[in-house]
Amino acid sequence: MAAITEAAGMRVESLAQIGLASIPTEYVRPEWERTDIGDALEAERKSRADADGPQIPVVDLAGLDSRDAVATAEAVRRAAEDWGVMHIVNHGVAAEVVEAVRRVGKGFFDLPVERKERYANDWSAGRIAGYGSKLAENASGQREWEDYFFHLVYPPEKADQSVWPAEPADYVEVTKEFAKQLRAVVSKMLAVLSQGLGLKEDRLEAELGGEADLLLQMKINYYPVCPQPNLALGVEAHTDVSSLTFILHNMVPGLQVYHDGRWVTAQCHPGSMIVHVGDALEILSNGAYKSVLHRGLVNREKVRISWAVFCEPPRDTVVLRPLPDLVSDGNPAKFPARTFAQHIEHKLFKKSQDQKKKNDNTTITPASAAAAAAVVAIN
Ligand SMILES: O=C(O)CCC(=O)C(=O)O
Ligand SMILES: [Fe+2]
Repeated sequence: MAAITEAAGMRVESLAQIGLASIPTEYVRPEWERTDIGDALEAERKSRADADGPQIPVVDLAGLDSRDAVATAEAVRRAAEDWGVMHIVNHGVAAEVVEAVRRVGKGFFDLPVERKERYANDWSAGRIAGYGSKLAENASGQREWEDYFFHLVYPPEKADQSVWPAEPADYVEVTKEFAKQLRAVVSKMLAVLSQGLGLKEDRLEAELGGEADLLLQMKINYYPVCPQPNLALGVEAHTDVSSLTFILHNMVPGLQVYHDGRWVTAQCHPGSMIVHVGDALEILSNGAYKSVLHRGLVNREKVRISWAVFCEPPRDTVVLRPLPDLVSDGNPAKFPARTFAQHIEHKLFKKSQDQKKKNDNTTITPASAAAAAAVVAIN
């Protein structure tokens, strides 16, 4: 018991460094979930061997500026409808900028834990940005095998760079440039997805807050090696609350998406980014685009790092609801109108109820509910 209590205050990175043969119980997933989790590297090998198995669609966005524009837009729409996720290549973020983001993010996580602790977030003090772990006293006391760094990266006037890593020295400069270039990709994707719903190309972006208020929140996920990847998850199954989420990673597999009743492992495609449809877009599109359920596996051999950028509407000023143009007698609204903040709150409430059902011994205390809310807010 003592070892477990001690572990509760530790970063996962530190825990991994001890070289434990078995992981503390807070990280062990419940039995119902353990039936189909395992080592991410093996999962990716299996997926590659299963050539006829389902694969997340890959869309080459270069097609948008060519004779293939219509077919490319159609491929984006179909992926968002059928999968809620796609790989995009030739997305428009320069390869050097992608490499630089990977370098500075890794550079930060390569610092000793004590140095990173200077950036620790503190939910109780309202400091959401910074270095953290899911110290979730959430309903089941369940924890994830990852540490992270979370910060708002765009628009620049809303991004508080004083809370960004000051090491490596060019972290800020590189991340600003990445956010700027990615923001153009966000517009491009939202334009194509708008048209895919029969709407004007700028409609979705305007509904989400436009240039001034659509927020890009970056979460760098750091998944240490795990001695028992068949018992733990880096990120538990969830849908993102965002409109779209863009994911880069260090070419170590781990992401799985739920499709047609099974978990499909994302393969690593050089030069690609993964794009998820999140809840906000599912709601605006009245369910035409699917907010994809996904999770992160861990592995025994390689540290995985991913950069997830959540494109979020402002919390209180935008009311998310199925766009009236998409609602008719034959296609009634599938979601109620809620602010983004209310959506997050509702999702949390549902999650805690589900957990309670799954585990009758669980008591939901105000502290655990608040911690779980924090987790939902950044996933
Ligand atoms: O690491 C990944 O690939 C996924 C991370 C994720 O789903 C999240 O941070 O919301
Ligand atoms: Fe996610």
